[in-house]
Amino acid sequence: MLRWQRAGLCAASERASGGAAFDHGRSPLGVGPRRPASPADARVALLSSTVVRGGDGRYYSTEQRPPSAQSDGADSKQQAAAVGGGGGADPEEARREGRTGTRQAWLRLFRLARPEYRLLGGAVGLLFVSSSVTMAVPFSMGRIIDLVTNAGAAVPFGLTLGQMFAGLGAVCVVGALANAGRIVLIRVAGERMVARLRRQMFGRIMHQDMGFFDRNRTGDLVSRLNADTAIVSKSITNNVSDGLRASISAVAGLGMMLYVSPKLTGIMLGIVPPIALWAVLYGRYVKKLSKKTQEALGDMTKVSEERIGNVRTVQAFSREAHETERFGREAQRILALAKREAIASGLFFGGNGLAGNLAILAFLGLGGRMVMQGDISVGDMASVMMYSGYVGMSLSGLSSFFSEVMKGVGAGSRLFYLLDREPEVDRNPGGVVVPDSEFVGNITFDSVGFRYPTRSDVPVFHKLSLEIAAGSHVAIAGPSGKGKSTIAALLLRFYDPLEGRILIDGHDLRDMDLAAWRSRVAVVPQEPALFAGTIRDNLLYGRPDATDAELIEALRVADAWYFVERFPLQMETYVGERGVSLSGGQKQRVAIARALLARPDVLILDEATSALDGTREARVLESLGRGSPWMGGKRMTVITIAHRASTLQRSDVVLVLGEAGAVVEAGPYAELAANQDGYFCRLMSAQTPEHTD
Ligand SMILES: Nc1ncnc2c1ncn2[C@@H]1O[C@H](COP(=O)(O)OP(=O)(O)OP(=O)(O)O)[C@@H](O)[C@H]1O
Repeated sequence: MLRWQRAGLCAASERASGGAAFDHGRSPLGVGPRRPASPADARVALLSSTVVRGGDGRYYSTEQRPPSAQSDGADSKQQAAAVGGGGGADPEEARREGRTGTRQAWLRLFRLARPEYRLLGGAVGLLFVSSSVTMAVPFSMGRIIDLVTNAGAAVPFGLTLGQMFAGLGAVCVVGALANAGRIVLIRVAGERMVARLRRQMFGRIMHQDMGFFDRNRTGDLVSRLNADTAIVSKSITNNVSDGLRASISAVAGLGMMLYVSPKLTGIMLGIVPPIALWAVLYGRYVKKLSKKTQEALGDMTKVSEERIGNVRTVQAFSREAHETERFGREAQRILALAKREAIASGLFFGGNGLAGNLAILAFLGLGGRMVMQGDISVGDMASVMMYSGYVGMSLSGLSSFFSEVMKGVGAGSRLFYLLDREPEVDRNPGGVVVPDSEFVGNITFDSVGFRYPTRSDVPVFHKLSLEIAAGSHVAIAGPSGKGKSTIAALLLRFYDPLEGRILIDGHDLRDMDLAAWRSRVAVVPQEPALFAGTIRDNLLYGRPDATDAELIEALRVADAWYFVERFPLQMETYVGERGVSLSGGQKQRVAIARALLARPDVLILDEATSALDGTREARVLESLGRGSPWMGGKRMTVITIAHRASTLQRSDVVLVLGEAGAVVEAGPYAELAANQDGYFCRLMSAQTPEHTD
């Protein structure tokens, strides 16, 4: 029978670490020239009131109460206000978004089009040409009808009939060319606007803080980038052009009708507007139905994308039939909506045709009587009939113009909100940049308090204080969900602390130039995201100008070269989407190599060796400890977030996070493991199952 007892684990661990001494007496921060740290001098000092050093040289927590009990109500309310919202989507943000839109969207929409003023101006000019030709057609036709039905009539301007037709044909060609030119200019202007907007939007999204990404779904952001930009550009190019054309047609058509025959026009005004109004209202209803169908289609796409994307999980749980049935229900819902839409569309188009024909019949009845009474000529009647057709079409065109422009305003307000949104984490471009010659790399968390913006009622840290000496290898341990990864997120300034400060060589992280600081830090998460591309592409993401020798050296240090070398295409091997064609451990090591290529001063391994077996992990951590010649002999600060004893043992110092969001114990692994009653020992024992055979 083999029994791993709690005491046994901790005692065994101490032996494994060789009982390295931990010098608590020396200054934790060696400000000045950087020096390599050894287990003896690489050390962590705890400033927090929550952790004190006992007479026996160990560190103990003085405050075991949960943070919620420590902060009074007013304090927590203040913090909640500071992050602006409760759990889930941020209502405050959503409200701001709406307000920005309605107030300014109109003006800004047109300001967006300003860089395209030449193209748009040209398009408007061409629009006037083509509309003039179009509006002259019914009048000319009327005259031609009168000419050909009246034997004695003379051709205007002394032309022959053939010359007149040739002239009118030429005018039609000019009109067609102007129309074609207008469409090209409008489309090009629109596409240029879309490209510009998308570039700006993507840049703004890339620069947002992590709180923003916690609140917004990727799919929604992508849809803003793709769909909203297109809607906005369309609403101020195509729609404005169509709207302008419809307005010109309506006004000019009505004017011509009145000019040709005021009496017949009066009669037509009693027939056309009511029909146009009916068509507009019913058309809106049909459109609403079609929108519902589109939305249902979008839902179905989401479901299918997610399920097909996670087909391994679906098959592993034998849920294929269930998922098919669920998808079938979505498809059925779309079918029901589509049926309603089909009936409504049928009625709409049938009704429209009938109304149009009845209107023509009524017009012919009334107009024919006027012709017979000699009030108007046949040509005038034909002209008025054609103009009234144009006016009717223009009225319904104008109605859809307004709804399309309003759609553009809605999409625009969402875009403008994004374009205007300042990240909550200020990147501080003119901030402190510590030159390489002066950079040491001591890290201090000074009474840091933190809650995630989307979960402002749940404190993660309360007065967290710790120091990490430059060049040391520090491990962070603690129960799951107690904030180990959050330390990495704060160090990268994905979020800012709500209380306290994070100092780098004595400079508040918030005062430092963020890009310059981030260039000194590299993080490898547990499930590193590789981009679809080759191993080389992924490595070069760490440093685009790296030579082949440097890539191979980085792979060697990360213990990855031995398997990359064996791939037939070596570094040209395609890793698949998110690196699916590599094993978990291979992915982790390629990601470590990518991080190393950035030559960071601080390397954070967030469970980044969890998929490696013990031997491989030991190799990676050892070679990281040795450093690498091409890194200029630089010794990085390595912060390892880990659960496994084997990983923790390889650090100089282990920081143990407790239940209350603060460090409760710290010291070399051997020392912590030797304290059978300590928090660390209890934690490690709880993680290790007792095996009985
Ligand atoms: N983006 C986020 N938004 C809101 N809450 C978060 C977010 N990320 C983490 N949390 C919460 O913050 C707390 C700390 O999470 P963190 O990932 O730092 O824990 P951890 O100690 O690294 O856990 P594990 O060992 O399981 O990886 C957890 O309660 C978690 O639910």
